[in-house]
Amino acid sequence: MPLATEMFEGHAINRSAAERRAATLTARRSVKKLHQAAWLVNAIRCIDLTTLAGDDTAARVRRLCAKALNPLAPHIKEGLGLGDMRLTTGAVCVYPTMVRHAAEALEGSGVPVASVATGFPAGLMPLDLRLAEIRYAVTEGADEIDIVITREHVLTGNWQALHDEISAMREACGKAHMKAILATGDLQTLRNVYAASMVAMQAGADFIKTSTGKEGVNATLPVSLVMIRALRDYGAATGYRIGFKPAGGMKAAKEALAWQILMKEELGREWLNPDLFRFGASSMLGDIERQLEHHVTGRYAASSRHAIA
Ligand SMILES: O=C[C@H](O)COP(=O)(O)O
Repeated sequence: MPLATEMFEGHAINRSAAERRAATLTARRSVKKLHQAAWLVNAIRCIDLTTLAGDDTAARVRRLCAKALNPLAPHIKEGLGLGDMRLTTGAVCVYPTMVRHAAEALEGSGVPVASVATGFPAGLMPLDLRLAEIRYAVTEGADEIDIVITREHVLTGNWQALHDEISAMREACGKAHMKAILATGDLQTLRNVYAASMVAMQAGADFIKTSTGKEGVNATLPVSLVMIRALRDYGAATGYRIGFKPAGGMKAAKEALAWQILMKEELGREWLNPDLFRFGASSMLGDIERQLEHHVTGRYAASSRHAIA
């Protein structure tokens, strides 16, 4: 849809209320025992298993894809009574030059390949090159593109420039789904986070995503709450359901629970599935696997046993 500034301008955000709501929600609600195991298994379905490092290699990407296809060791899966369940992560997320290796490794599995693009993580490249990078990643086999926005457009309130940029990226993605990374740690105010979320959705983002994992502050619950409220408001105004992807710095199974509680309380159960919710994480699956092994055996394995995730 065209830019509609009236959907966010003048929209005040109460930071202390957002912080309080995020803190109390996750402190008051808890899931235990078998329910906790089920929520952790659900978290696995929603992970974009990620490697975005300067020393990535084809071999590392292939190992990561093998893990995405078999995220739990067989004794844990069987111990949970899920021996017959087809359990995979939500996607594998890599740099554009690694897409081909991931696409080959995941071929026929139905697990999508996500690629970051548009000059990830800073986005400070000419727009035509950023759009060319999207097209390259799609040609290599990416099903989903995680774009980064120009933070300056937000910091200067240039909403039209932000809308134009994201719309052009949406078009370059073609059939691929587009996740818009807002890099919320760079946006200074929650009001900016709300406005940038709205503009990204108006410009055609299928998901809005908090962070690249490279900012000083990445996914936090209060910022996620503000983005989720924007999703809710956008949905109420247009009838469209947009997905949410918190990303960056999430390493513990209890964070997987906290974000799912937030999604369920704010948006409802239907948001607890990979079509509408993903975690962007390079190192959370290991702790989830460890907690699930404890659930099955009553013992904690050394984290080095789950090093791959
Ligand atoms: O998009 C995903 C993030 O880059 C992952 O960040 P992380 O390495 O801190 O888990």
